[in-house]
Amino acid sequence: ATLHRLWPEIEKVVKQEVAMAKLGVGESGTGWQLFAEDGEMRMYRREEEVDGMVVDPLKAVHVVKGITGRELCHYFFNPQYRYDWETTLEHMNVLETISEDTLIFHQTHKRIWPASQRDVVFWSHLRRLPNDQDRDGPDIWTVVNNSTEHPDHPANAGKCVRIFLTVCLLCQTRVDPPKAGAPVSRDDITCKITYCSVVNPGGWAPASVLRAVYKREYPKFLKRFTAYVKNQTKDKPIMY
Ligand SMILES: CCCCCc1ccc(-c2ccc(S(=O)(=O)CCO)cc2)cc1/C=C\c1ccccn1
Repeated sequence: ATLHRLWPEIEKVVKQEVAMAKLGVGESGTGWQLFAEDGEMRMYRREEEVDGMVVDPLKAVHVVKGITGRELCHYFFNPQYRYDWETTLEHMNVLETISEDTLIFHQTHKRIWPASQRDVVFWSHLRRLPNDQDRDGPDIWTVVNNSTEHPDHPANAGKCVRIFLTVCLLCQTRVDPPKAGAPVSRDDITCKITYCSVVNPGGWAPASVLRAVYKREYPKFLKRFTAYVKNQTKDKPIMY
């Protein structure tokens, strides 16, 4: 995949997004405002507008037991599972397989009244990273999704308004050593998840509608997705 036209952009965006995801939400002064909480899940947003359109960056942090970062990224990246957990998806199509860890998707999302229906074209890259905190700990895994153009789906050529997004799912796994001699079980595994997203809704949509959609949909998405992965992996060998 190093020879592909998108490779330089993918390298640049992945490095940027991973660095951003690793930054905590810091003290409350850094502009991140907590807008949803559910158990270990904390969702933060910054209120930002571009040309009068809401593009609120979102950062969610979550801690789940019993699954690894590789398993979360595997089910997030692979198209064959997406309809199982992405509730707002109407249609998904893989436009290009750049390599086994890099795909280009076209997706249409269900219309959210009163806004018009949206679609998106993005490259998606799955990457394993060394664990910089705990050298002999499990690797960090990430999936970065970033809008791109594709000749088969020019923006705003059909009924949908084209949105633009950058998404990063960053997963850091911890294994708490079991009693001497006992094998590692899923009870000994914890995964810290950071999900960052910036979505530009493309055409105009009322700020109140967009903020209501994000407030409702993002907590639902992260809870549903992590529950889906726990259910899919509970009787399978652990993938690190
Ligand atoms: C007026 C409504 C405009 C917003 C519509 C919309 C835009 C983008 C997206 C979206 C969200 C996450 C991704 S992803 O993380 O890459 C995973 C692959 O699907 C891709 C697309 C969705 C939705 C619509 C609803 C919505 C909003 C948040 C969360 C969930 N659904």
